[in-house]
Amino acid sequence: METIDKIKEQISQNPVLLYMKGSPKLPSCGFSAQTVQALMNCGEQFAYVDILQNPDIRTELPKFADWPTFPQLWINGELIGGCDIVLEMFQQGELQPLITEAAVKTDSE
Ligand SMILES: N[C@@H](CCC(=O)N[C@@H](CS)C(=O)NCC(=O)O)C(=O)O
Ligand code: FES
Repeated sequence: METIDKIKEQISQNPVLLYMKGSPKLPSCGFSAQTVQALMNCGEQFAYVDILQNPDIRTELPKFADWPTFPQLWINGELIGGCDIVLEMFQQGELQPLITEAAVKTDSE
């Protein structure tokens, strides 16, 4: 499958999706680690893609997303942002409701 189609499929099939370096259990970068921490604090499941294991996605996603770096958090098919934005939203109490709402949608499907 073309990389761009793979990306589109991942984004459409996973309501909460984190593109990151490493895995939630073993993040390979502090930015990814901090973002995972904020997401875990929201208490819902989330999907992830390790871009270090997927160099094609690492190359193509920044162009598609118009966002140059990782991590990237996608919720309901939309790019929310990277580490700075996710942490800021979490601290403002704005991340939790977004995540919970996305998770509720998944449960009722
Ligand atoms: N300020 C950024 C920090 C993330 C960042 O700078 N990521 C870099 C280093 S991990 C990156 O993804 N570079 C491109 C690459 O490694 O492919 C954020 O809020 O997410
Ligand atoms: S891997 Fe070096 S800053 Fe993320």
